[in-house]
Amino acid sequence: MTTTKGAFCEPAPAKVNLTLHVTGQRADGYHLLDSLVMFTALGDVVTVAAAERLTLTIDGPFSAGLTADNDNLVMRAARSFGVTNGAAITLTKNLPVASGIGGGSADAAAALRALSRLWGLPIPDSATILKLGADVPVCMTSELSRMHGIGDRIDTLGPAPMLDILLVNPNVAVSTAQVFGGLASKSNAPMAADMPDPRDRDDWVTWLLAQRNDLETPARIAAPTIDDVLGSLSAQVGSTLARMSGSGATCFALFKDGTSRDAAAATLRLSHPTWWIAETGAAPT
Ligand SMILES: C[C@@](CO)(OP(=O)(O)O)[C@H](O)COP(=O)(O)OP(=O)(O)OC[C@H]1O[C@@H](n2ccc(N)nc2=O)[C@H](O)[C@@H]1O
Ligand SMILES: Nc1ncnc2c1ncn2[C@@H]1O[C@H](COP(=O)(O)OP(=O)(O)O)[C@@H](O)[C@H]1O
Repeated sequence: MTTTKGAFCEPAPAKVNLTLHVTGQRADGYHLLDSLVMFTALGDVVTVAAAERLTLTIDGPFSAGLTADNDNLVMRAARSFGVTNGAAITLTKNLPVASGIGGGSADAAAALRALSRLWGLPIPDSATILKLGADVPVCMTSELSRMHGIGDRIDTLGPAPMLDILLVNPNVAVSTAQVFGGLASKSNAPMAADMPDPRDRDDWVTWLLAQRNDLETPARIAAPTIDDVLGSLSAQVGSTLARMSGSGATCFALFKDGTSRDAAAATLRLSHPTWWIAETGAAPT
């Protein structure tokens, strides 16, 4: 959070599901998850300033994909305080929309944090936060977290390790509900219980390789270009793990160092000029 003359500026870091195991389904249709989540230095930014009326302005490279109406998750987050206070909110949209890296959820979480400061009100309770979206609870923290339930049970694991990450989205939006609906099995094994110390990068990546994202198969059926993204990321020199995040279509790769990550980004920008490609690392905590 930074403060400038009464305005509060909150980062809304992108979420990466390093693993995503779907372990069951509730009677209401929501799926039970076991997911290791980290946040990146790359993200949207939410700025709030005192104003008479509640307004939202959206700028940034992905602003065209959104409308600044009452359905925007930032406005829904503002209304969830249950008051009629005013605020001039600006959302700088750097993340592709509906892309499995939780941009909307991160925006909602950042708006809650910023407006709580501006209005001097407590953050709404956990049930209210969950109603904004299953990913919003985890986005209230920027720490490495193990997420259970439908996204409502969060175990924080401390700062994420320093990783060299490449995010790639083929500019295809996939529907989260459709991808969950395409799962062949709703009841899959959870993550291995014991995780090596994430600061021991090599052991940890070896452990991650033995885990899964169960949504990858239905997402690849919905958007076959994900195969190309994963294949391209795996083929890069220095790539140690390539996987899809969330319900896609954004995929990530972990690299052995920043030099190989940056070289891979340059190669992919030449071979796939329409893809969104972003070099990043863990969010500061
Ligand atoms: C899949 C995940 C993994 O982190 O990420 P994304 O792909 O969205 O980034 C999340 O669970 C998504 O969270 P979020 O995008 O907030 O979901 P919501 O708006 O609450 O739900 C959208 C739809 O996804 C399905 N859904 C979502 C969460 C869950 N645990 N089970 C589900 O079945 C439901 O069909 C729901 O109608
Ligand atoms: N501020 C916002 N940013 C992104 N998406 C938003 C926002 N407000 C509402 N949405 C809607 O939320 C849905 C999920 O978006 P997003 O969080 O970007 O993707 P995902 O859940 O795949 O990570 C999209 O259909 C989008 O139209």
